[in-house]
Amino acid sequence: TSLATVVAGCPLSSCLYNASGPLCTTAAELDAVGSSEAGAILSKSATLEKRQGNPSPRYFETTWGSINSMGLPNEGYRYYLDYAKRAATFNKPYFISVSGLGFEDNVAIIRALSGQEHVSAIELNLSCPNVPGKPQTGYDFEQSRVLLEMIFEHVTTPLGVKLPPYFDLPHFEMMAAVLRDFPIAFVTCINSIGNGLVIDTDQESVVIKPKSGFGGIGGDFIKPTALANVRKFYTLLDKDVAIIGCGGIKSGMDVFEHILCGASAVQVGTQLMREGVGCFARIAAELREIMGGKGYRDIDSFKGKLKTLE
Ligand SMILES: CC(C)(C)CCc1c(C(=O)O)[nH]c(=O)[nH]c1=O
Repeated sequence: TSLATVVAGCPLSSCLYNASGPLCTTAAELDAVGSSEAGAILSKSATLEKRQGNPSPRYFETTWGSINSMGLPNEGYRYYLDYAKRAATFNKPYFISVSGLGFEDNVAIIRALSGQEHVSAIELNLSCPNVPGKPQTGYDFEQSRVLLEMIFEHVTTPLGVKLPPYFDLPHFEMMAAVLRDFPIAFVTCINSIGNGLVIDTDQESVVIKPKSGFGGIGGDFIKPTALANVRKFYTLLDKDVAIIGCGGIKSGMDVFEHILCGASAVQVGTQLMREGVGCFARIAAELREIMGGKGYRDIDSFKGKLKTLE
């Protein structure tokens, strides 16, 4: 099931939409995405119950991007399920991101969401926490398999996974080997680069309160890693698995690069947080300009067609 199938009932009105996280936690924020040029609406990762998340400051913008350790603040999955009928009024797909605090929570949430009207797809956040002291699920290939086996016993709604960034080629192969065994609809690459550190040199301190200042990095510096992950999974997985690009997108050219690597659609995170939902119209217009200049009438004309040298 490719993304086209996923959103067949309600095609993406543009290949750009919001990344899970920024400006998608409340109905008002989701409405703003729905009313914008975004091609779809994606919720903040949902847990079983509402969460306040970590103490502030928990998000910080830099000139090149952002660092965050939000701690999964969200309204609880029922809120995002209830929102689905309102999402439908925007005539664009509505995706719910899920990040249960344990495998049982993930199964319970996905069983409740599966088959529900107006929920176009589920994005399972594999950066979801697992056993404390063990690597996050996305970095534990056996645990990822275990979770996906549990999930696919119960889910009928198209489901994709949000992956953390990988850096070592065998890790791409190991994760692809897991994903090939399940009927996933899409793979979103990448989540923020984990556990970075940003320093305020005047104060000689970290800039966010949780985790001694350690947090997920987004923005300009993560684009090369995001592009590599999009490209790798595009080449490793079956072509009917859509790859959604996320990471370092703030212009039409950034979108062009993600699509060249094989992305069928892209998500905007840090730039959405900085610019607001107006970023979708601006970036989409820039992409149209670039495509026109290069003589491309549609995305399939250049999707995945990145050349190597010789
Ligand atoms: C990091 C987790 C809290 C385990 C998951 C939620 C999440 C967060 C968050 O809510 O802190 N931030 C991210 O950049 N990516 C994520 O996937």
